[in-house]
This record gives sequence, C-alpha cells and structure tokens, in this order.
Amino acid sequence: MVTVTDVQTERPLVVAIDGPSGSGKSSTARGVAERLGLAYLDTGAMYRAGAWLVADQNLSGPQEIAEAVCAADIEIGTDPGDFWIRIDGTDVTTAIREPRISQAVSAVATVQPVRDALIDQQRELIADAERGIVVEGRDITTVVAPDAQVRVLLVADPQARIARREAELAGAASTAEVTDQVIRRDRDDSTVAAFTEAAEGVTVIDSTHLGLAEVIDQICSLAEKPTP
Ligand SMILES: Nc1ncnc2c1ncn2[C@@H]1O[C@H](COP(=O)(O)OP(=O)(O)O)[C@@H](O)[C@H]1O
Ligand SMILES: Nc1ccn([C@H]2C[C@H](O)[C@@H](COP(=O)(O)OP(=O)(O)O)O2)c(=O)n1
Repeated sequence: MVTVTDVQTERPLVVAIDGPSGSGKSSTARGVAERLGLAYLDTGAMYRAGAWLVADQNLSGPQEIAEAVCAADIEIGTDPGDFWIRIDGTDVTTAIREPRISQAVSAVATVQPVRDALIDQQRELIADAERGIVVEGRDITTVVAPDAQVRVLLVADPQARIARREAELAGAASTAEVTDQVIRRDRDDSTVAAFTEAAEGVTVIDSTHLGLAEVIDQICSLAEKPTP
C-alpha cells in the first residue's frame, strides 16, 4: 500500500477531528480513514471503556476512578473496518455504547489523571501508526496532536445532533435521556476540553445540512493540501 506522508516533512499524515456529541466525528473519521488507507483512533471509546470499568466495579469519586482507570490495561483496534476495544482483557466493544455508559462517561473523562494517562497512550498509538491515522475526540486538535497536518472541528446544530442520536438508539432511550446525553454531556465535557470553538489553524465544518459523504469529501480535500 502507498504510504501517505506529508511531503514536506515525511511525517505520516495525522488527521485530527474534534467536535461535540453527535456531530458525526466517528462516522466521518472512519470514512476518511477507509478512503485514504489510514488507521483510525476513537479516543472517546477509551474514555467509555474507563466508564465501563468504573460501573463494573461500582467505583465513585475522582480518586477511586483515577486509581482504577490509570492502572487498567486498555487495548484498542485501529483498523477503521474492524473496531474493537478491551479493558483488562474484557471485550467491551458493544457494552461501551449502552446509554448507561453515555450517561456516566463525563464523570470519568473529567478526572485529570485519567486524561493524562489516556492522552499518553493516544500519543503512543499515533506515533506507532506508520501509515498515518485519523484521530477523533474532543481535544485532539488542541492537546493530543496539535501538530496534526489536518485539523478539523466538526459541528452541527443541537437539534440535528439530538435527532441523529435518537435515530441511532432507535427507541432505546427517551428524548429527554438523549438530550441529557448530548447537551448536558457537552456542557460537562467542555469544562476539560476546548471543543466549542476552533483553535487557530483549525477548519470548522458544519455538518447540519451536509450528508456524511460530503463531510468525508471536504476532509479528504483538506488532506490533499495539509499544513506542514
Ligand atoms: N453528516 C451527517 N448527516 C446525517 N447523519 C450523520 C452525519 N454524520 C453522522 N451522521 C449520523 O449521526 C449519528 C452520530 O454520528 P457519530 O459519527 O456517532 O457522531 P459522534 O462521533 O460525533 O458522536 C450516526 O448515526 C451517524 O450515522
Ligand atoms: N478526546 C476525548 C474524547 C472523548 N472524551 C469524552 C467526552 C465524551 O463524553 C466521552 C465519550 O466520547 P465519544 O466521542 O464516544 O462520545 P459521542 O460519540 O460524542 O457520544 O469521552 C474526551 O473527554 N476527550
């Protein structure tokens, strides 16, 4: 396979995508990775795995949460066509998408020692991606990989994001629960990651009235002329 590199520095291409819940980060990032032959890293899934462990062990309070999650062994797949995640050997690929985890994850993602440990691991995974990688989350363009050649903030109106999540959950959660998982979670998450406004050099894409394919096209076009 052809290696996608930044021609000026020969660094493997890193595409960083941040944005609020339901803006389309995961679907778009997977699509871009598949089209460009890059690896894919879902950093939100790592925080979700931490939240799964906290629920499984019935832990509470920042100290207990930090001790357990920082000591845990999180393994994550980076093939965009075959996503999986394990924590301490347990496969939690499906379990981390349950509404109870979506509801609880911000309490884990706002514990700073947890963030520090997961950010270190995310940087290692990026450094290991010799073919280049698309990384999505809340703090990728600003903290995890601010030197990424392509940096995107993907946004969409709250109504569109809530409607997308509701459709995805297909009745598994009420409108009030989905609204909490999207709006309240963004509010909590934005206390530790700056994803509500684009940092300098970050391209904003509003997906409210764009189809998934159009968003993927726009990001792939940016990748054709990356920032050095
Ligand atoms: N541009 C788009 N237009 C319409 N629906 C979209 C678009 N992008 C993503 N979706 C759908 O919205 C839902 C949430 O997308 P997802 O990629 O999980 O968002 P995020 O990772 O930002 O939370 C999914 O069901 C996905 O198929
Ligand atoms: N880089 C990241 C990625 C996710 N998070 C937090 C914020 C979210 O509430 C959770 C789960 O992220 P995820 O991207 O799976 O969430 P949604 O797809 O938007 O529902 O993790 C974070 O703090 N930093």
